[in-house]
Amino acid sequence: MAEKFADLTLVVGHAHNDHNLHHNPDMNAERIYMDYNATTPMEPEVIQVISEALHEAWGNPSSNYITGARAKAIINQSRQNVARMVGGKAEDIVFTSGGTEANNLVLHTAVEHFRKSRSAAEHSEGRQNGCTGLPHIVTSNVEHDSIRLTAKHLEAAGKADVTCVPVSKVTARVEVEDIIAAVRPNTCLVSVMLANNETGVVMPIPEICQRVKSLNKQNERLRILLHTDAAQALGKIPVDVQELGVDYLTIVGHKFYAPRAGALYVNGPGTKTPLYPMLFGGGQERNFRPGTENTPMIAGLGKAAELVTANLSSYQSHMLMIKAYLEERLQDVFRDKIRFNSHYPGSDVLPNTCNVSILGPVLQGWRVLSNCRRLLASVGAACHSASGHRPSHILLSCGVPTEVAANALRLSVGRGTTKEDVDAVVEDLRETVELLTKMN
Ligand SMILES: Cc1ncc(COP(=O)(O)O)c(C=O)c1O
Repeated sequence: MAEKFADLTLVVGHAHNDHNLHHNPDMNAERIYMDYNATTPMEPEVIQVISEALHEAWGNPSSNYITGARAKAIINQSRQNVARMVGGKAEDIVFTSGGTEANNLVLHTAVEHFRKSRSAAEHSEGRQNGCTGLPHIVTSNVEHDSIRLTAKHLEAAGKADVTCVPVSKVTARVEVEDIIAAVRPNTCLVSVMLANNETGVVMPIPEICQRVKSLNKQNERLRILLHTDAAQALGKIPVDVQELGVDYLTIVGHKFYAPRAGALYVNGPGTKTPLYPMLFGGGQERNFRPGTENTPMIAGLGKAAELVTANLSSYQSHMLMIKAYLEERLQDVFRDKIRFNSHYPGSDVLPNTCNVSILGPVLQGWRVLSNCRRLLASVGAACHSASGHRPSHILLSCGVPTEVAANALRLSVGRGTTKEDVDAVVEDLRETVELLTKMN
């Protein structure tokens, strides 16, 4: 799906100037987008539904007359669609602005719940056992910043202790035994992402949940809540909250061809599973997330969820086929000069994610990308694009050597990526690598 990104060309052009270009990419070349882990365009049906909602469902969903009722009905339908996509019930879905908010909500809830539900005796017992008495969060060292920095913030504010369990340098997964070993008497939450945004590696969430639940059963004082951030997994692999066994699951629309809207799945919010609001206001979303609902974006989220439920296996097999072709072509062209940072023995990887380094002293990821004529991709998480040219801490955590990590390109394909796109991107990379190597 080669596209002309008129505005993007300009923006990307500015970014190139910052990098002291060796070679000026052809601004008129058709760009090929391979950064679907950063964000996705909206499906035409999604845009259509949003547009209809903008025209017809502009009423306040809380109003007791027809325009309000129309908006409310759209929100209810979306709630059902989103719930169906993850195998949950409509009443278990709380709409949010996106993934960052959903992740924040979970961490703050776990800490507040621990504080509120423990008796004074339990608090002092917690301290006597060699703990600080603070709630303790277990997470991994490859989480998105909306988990990592929220945990860090809670720790710096003296509200929680945090353990970031390192992923295995062999499998790039966080191993179940390491999570269990990190659990303490005060642990209130285990939060591990379902799939990593840079390597695409799928984490063993069902196994983690099973083991933590049996710890909860063995010790009645423990009530460890279980969360997974499914931002990168939805629309790419099957996601079912029952099979995963989680209490909370983060849903991010703009990664599955929906608009910038999100949701949190909570298994029985406020009844079976605690949920404390971070915002206070007019009672919307049963007070868990007040504020007048963004009906058109929620409508778009619901439509995109419906498409995922109906078409996941065809999306998945298309992306798998395209990724296999991309990896094969890259291997053919670059031979022993290539290393895949998304291949780990025994680990499953998202069907669309290919993280690759082309080896050579002048082939750093940022340099290669800024000299490509057509390829639009990134070296890692989009939110880290301002962090200079340092190699990705996620790849380093997965055991990728520094000089290889420095050359990493994250190529993430989408539902509409074609073999012709792949051929064009591989040719673009071949020319760019040849040019950079010659100029050195
Ligand atoms: C794994 C992961 N979690 C959370 C988020 C944040 O979602 P949002 O952009 O909706 O705040 C992202 C987005 O980049 C992500 O990749």
